[in-house]
Amino acid sequence: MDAYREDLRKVKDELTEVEVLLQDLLDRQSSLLQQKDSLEKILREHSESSKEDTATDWNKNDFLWSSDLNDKLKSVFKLEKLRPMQLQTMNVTLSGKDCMLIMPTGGGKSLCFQLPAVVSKGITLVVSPLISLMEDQLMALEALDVHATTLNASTTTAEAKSIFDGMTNPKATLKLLYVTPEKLAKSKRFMNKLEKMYQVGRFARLVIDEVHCCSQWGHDFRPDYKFLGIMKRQFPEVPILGLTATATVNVLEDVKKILNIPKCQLFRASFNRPNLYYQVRPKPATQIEALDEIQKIIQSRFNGQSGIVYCFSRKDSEEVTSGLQKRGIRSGCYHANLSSQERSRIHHMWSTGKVLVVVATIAFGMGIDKPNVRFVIHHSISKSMENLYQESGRAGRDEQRSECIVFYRLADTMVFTEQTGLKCLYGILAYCLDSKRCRRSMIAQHFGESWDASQCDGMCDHCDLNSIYTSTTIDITNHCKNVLAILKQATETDQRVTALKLVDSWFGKGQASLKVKDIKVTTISKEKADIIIGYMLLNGYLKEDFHFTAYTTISYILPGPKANLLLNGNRQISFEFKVKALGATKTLKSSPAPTNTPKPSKESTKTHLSSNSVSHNKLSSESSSKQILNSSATITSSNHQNNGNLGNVKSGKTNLETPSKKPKLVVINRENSQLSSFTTDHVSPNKTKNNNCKSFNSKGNNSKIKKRKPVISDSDSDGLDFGELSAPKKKVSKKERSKNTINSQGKKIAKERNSASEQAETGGLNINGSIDSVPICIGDSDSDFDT
Ligand SMILES: Nc1ncnc2c1ncn2[C@H]1C[C@H](O)[C@@H](COP(=O)(O)OP(=O)(O)OP(=O)(O)O)O1
Repeated sequence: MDAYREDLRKVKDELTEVEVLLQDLLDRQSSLLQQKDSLEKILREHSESSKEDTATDWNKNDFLWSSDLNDKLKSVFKLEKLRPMQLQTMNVTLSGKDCMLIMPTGGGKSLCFQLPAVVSKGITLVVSPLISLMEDQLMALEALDVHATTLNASTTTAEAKSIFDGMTNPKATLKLLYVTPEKLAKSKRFMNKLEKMYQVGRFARLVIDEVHCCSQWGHDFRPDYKFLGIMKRQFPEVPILGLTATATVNVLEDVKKILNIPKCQLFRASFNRPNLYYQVRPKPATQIEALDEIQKIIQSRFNGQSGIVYCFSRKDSEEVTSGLQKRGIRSGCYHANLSSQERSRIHHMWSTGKVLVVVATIAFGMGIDKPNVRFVIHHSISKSMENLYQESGRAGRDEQRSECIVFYRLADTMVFTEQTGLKCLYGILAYCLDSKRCRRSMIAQHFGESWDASQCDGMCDHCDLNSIYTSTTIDITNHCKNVLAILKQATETDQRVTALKLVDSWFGKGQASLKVKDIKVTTISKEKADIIIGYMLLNGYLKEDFHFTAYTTISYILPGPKANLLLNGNRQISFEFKVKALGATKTLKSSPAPTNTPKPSKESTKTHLSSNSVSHNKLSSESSSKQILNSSATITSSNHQNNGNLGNVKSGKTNLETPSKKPKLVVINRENSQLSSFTTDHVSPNKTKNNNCKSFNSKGNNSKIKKRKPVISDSDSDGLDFGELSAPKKKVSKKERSKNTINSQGKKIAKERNSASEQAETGGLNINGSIDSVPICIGDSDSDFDT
């Protein structure tokens, strides 16, 4: 009988394993279907555009307006030539057709409507989300002697009258009129004036800046943007031009529907910023160490150069500012809680070079048009890939080599907010944990583009032939099992465990009741422990379990759906950890003098790399993404053997517990490459494909520094500081408490995960400080919005 029982147990175990594998495949299928859907939509868009293109070549220069356009480009805007996509966009809108342009930050979207406005008869109405953005543009236009104005709550009656006259008077010189969406939605009088302007044939076009705000699917949804849906019905002859830097395929589809412009011409400039170097580094466990490292980077590589350090909370940004100041770095702090004068002062001092580094929350957002930002360092990871792209995109607007460095640590990922959610956060976690894939192609995949990793040109830490890192394969099966054993013990003793408690217990700290008898206290570094936990979360060996109180939400860690596969089977997990190459002599060096061909010397590279690292780097840059994608983890088991194509880089197994060999670890990989979803460790080698690269171009110079009023987004919530710091008790307002969001499992997740008082009770993650919400937010307390 015992033998039967044993067989039954084995069959049950195997069934569980099959179920998990099936689930993995289903997840993978669903993510591939989504990808397929997005790619088909892009191809459809493209073929629709192509049909149109066969009838009209929008890139040509012999339209009725072409010579005027060229003249005014030089005489009014003092520019020599247009950047890619600018001419096409201008030609479409000047021919009276609807158009949407998706172009990355700093690409030159404004000119696409400003120049046509100067060339056209009548008035171009520009809907823009922030008064500060309008004011920046108005200032720039004034300097160019282009007649433009805005209508908002601070417009005097006399000014409004003059604007209204200008709208219908054929002799008026007014070319551009800027308003907020709220103005359109709420002012009947203004709508009446627009009707009149339309009737007399002076409504030249409607421009909608940040057009993604129309869609609820976009992270910056603005309810009043929905009102713009009636504009096509009211003014059918007026061409609409939508501009955005962030829209994904689904958001665009939604926007087209909302604006009633299903057949609009769509132009998409590539999101590739070839001059930006992307890098992820492990974040040291303490603030002091993190500051030391940031100091080292700034002083050795960017000495005397301008940059931004993004922090998660206001408190962090203050601490980092004073830390850097003490270390002799001229820095200033910027967050939404500072007075607008102080923010303007800091912004101005930074723009004029008196302060070199702005240490900021994401309140330091739109409107930053400083061309020579040489580095953007993320002291804490962004909340989503979109955020990361936007924030790091503030570097290198002058198209010179600039670096975007992210410091990753698990505690920083244990935070998410309404705007992003768990899925977004795991997307960025996957980006940080990946040890092999070209960062650029990961960003591309996120934006529905495909760039070939080889075209990264060594401009990310994984493709960089000059990198001082190589990788080493480590068996972490026992580490993972130990983590699961602690969780088992927690369940048996009826305890819930946060990530912080889990790691503490693994390191032999914290409650005695969580100590597992047969498990030795780990000697791996905190950074490695973080990475292993992150890996386990992404790959289903662990899962988060959210608990809600009236005031807060706490994330507890539980064994994930695949935990049993590891505990019961013979599954082995090996990782490639990134480590400093043996004998790497490269010291941090100054940022190279900016050039337009930011390619590291392959010759010099070899002198720094061990043979292993050479092969690794060869792999990164030369092999197909198929190899790269599946390369970093090997899972083996007796029932199911999955060779995640460990790859090409085996520098031998390293004993993680041996302090003397302690590698300088950077990141581990997950086994699958989907950025935005949980990953599986069962990936067939043909699941990935190579990508083709479209390259983003823009050779034009951007030497102008716009004097922009700082933009603030003030929908504050309590900020979060995790880890070791203790939090003072802090009152959480009712309003703050009620900001909830939905996680990917459909659960409601409070915007603040934890509170200081909760921390004291639970030993959970600790909130301390305040975070600033994403830019283009509603409810800016500094009245950046206006009706
Ligand atoms: N054809 C061009 N040649 C040279 N410079 C140009 C050209 N077009 C635009 N620029 C400059 C003007 C600005 O200083 C800079 C960025 O343009 P801008 O219109 O502000 O970008 P954008 O609107 O796409 O960025 P953001 O999304 O950050 O507002 O580029």
